[in-house]
Amino acid sequence: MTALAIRNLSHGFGARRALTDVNLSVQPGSFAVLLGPNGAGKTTLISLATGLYSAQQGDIHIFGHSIRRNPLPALASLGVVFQMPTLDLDLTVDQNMTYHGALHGLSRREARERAFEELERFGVNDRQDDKVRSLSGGLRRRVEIARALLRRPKLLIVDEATAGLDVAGRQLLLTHVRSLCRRGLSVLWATHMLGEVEPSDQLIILHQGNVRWEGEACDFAPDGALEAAFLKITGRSA
Ligand SMILES: Nc1ncnc2c1ncn2[C@@H]1O[C@H](COP(=O)(O)OP(=O)(O)OP(=O)(O)O)[C@@H](O)[C@H]1O
Repeated sequence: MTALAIRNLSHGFGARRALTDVNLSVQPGSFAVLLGPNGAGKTTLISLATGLYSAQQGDIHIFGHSIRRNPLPALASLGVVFQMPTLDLDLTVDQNMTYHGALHGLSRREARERAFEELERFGVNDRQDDKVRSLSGGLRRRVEIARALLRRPKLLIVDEATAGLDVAGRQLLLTHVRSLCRRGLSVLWATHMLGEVEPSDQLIILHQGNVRWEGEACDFAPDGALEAAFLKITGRSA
């Protein structure tokens, strides 16, 4: 079953069209990059897919459940990391994790066990008792993704999680999340950074609220010249 299916999605803010007749799919276990320049509509699409807004037209299905008609089972399969960091800087990593777990109905013990497991996977379990404020930007983002995985989602949506990170921090985060796909997680990774795309990724190019291209990244730029191919489609650099 398709992890994320978006059909005929349109949305605007007043007279401004943010998305027009968008169709796309994310297959189970795939790492899908939603690539688009600033203002392409990535955050609007993610806001609709996570139920923050209701789409003016079209529908979104997560593992077969419509966000519009069946929001609870649809959202139960979903983990999300928003563009703006949402960790509480004055709480420790552990407190952030267990608080989030409690919000999602996990017992304290269950939340702590899962938190340890996820933080270990992301190489930050030695910082569990530190306040988030003392962590680097890269570590905070890893904690945020680990927190989104606490409720064991089947689909993870990440909106520009690497903003502000250096090259090494970006690569580390991407490597971690790609390794989760190999364990079966489906990921929609929104970015405007061409350097985050790998040839085996599923690539969705969004520009001015339209999907301009969807397929395997290696087919988009068979000669490896991703930037030139992207410029041709969008008329601007990402
Ligand atoms: N709350 C809002 N009110 C009015 N216009 C909005 C609102 N949110 C987004 N827009 C407009 O919708 C369009 C798409 O914006 P969106 O934030 O979804 O793009 P984006 O691809 O996420 O951009 P970025 O990479 O800069 O985050 C833009 O023209 C933006 O100005």
